[in-house]
Amino acid sequence: MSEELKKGLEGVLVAESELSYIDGDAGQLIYRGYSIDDLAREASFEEVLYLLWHGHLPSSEELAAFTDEMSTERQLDENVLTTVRQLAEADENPMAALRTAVSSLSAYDPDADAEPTDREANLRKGRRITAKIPTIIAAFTRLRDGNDPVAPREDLSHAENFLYMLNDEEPDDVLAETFDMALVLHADHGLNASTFSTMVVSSTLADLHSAIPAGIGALSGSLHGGANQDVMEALLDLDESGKEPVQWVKDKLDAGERVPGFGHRVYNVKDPRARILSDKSKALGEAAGSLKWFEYSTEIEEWIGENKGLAPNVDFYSASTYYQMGIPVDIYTPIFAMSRIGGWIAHVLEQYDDNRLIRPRGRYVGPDAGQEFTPVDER
Ligand SMILES: CC(=O)SCCNC(=O)CCNC(=O)[C@H](O)C(C)(C)COP(=O)(O)OP(=O)(O)OC[C@H]1O[C@@H](n2cnc3c(N)ncnc32)[C@H](O)[C@@H]1OP(=O)(O)O
Ligand SMILES: O=C([O-])CC(=O)C(=O)O
Repeated sequence: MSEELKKGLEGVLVAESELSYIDGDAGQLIYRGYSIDDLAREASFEEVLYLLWHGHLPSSEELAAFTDEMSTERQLDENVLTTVRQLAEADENPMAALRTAVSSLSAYDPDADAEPTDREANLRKGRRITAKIPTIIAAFTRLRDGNDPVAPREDLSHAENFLYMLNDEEPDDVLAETFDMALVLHADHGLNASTFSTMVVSSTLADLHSAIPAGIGALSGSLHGGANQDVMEALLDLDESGKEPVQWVKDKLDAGERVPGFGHRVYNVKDPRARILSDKSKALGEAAGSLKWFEYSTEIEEWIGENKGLAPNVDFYSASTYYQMGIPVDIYTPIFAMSRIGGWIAHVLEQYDDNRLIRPRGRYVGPDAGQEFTPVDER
């Protein structure tokens, strides 16, 4: 047994997966052999979900059937909506609200009592959870802002329907396509911390409804998905400060802080998703007649790259993209979950198919054995 300590499990190989491959030096990401650039440009989020869960790109018939199955599952049970309403009234954090509401879905899922490893039941459960997450996020956001929830529509795509429920208005083509592409880009990314969390839970043979809230919890942290919200808050802080972007970054680093949206455990170069999203951020700025957010971002990117050797990750440019789409800043991470649910489910399915309990070990560095026990009233 190796005694080498791998803090953060860095570089440790723990599973085989057919889902996504990352070349951290070349800045390349593929899902089941397809490059993220091609998928972002050509495929819808529904096609990518099908690819991840079923192993191949769907034919038109397969896609139509899959899209129908998903879109009919968008409604929430009245009790789940009541839970969402209560969480909004309590001013719950959006990721915590999503975690709680998703956990409650099992109570109303007809397959809740199926064997945890039943693949067909898991595909049905997965479709239901994936279809309902946008409804939960949109209803929560509207309710806490004092608006009534907007019921989902079955005739819109996953991306269109979310923006429609959020704004009570059908999105134009640019917004719908940009959002769909953002969902495609975030759908899977190897054994990132939230995906690994879902794998650990499912490796105990706990069910899908137990694994997914673990993924949401892990994604919420500022070192992982929570960074997209932090990035936008940082850009807003820079704007308010009136400082030049470079000065603002220097001050932040001098204060011992990290710059959200930079650095990555796997990429040593610019994250390919950030490359695609930076183009989108620029295009939205041009359409709106102001490149302010894009220019702040590129100036920071250039300086940090040259002076710290750090490159932007996916969260850096999704932030200004979502901001220019008018999406509230504190639901950027729930939106990440809306997409990553695709990868979580796919990895849980792989885990069940070839399961071994995930259980590493820690090196004990506490007091030696043989400590003398003293009864509580003598201490
Ligand atoms: C979807 C995603 O999850 S993408 C990641 C989103 N998270 C963020 O953007 C948060 C900011 N980034 C970070 O904190 C890190 O880069 C992580 C957590 C993503 C990766 O961390 P690790 O692989 O553990 O790298 P580690 O934390 O050891 O950093 C290596 C060095 O780079 C520095 N560094 C890494 N990221 C940053 C950053 N964003 N700002 C400033 N310095 C940084 C560290 O201080 C460290 O320097 P040191 O060796 O002099 O101490
Ligand atoms: O892979 C990681 O560690 C983080 C990441 O970029 C993701 O989950 O998309």
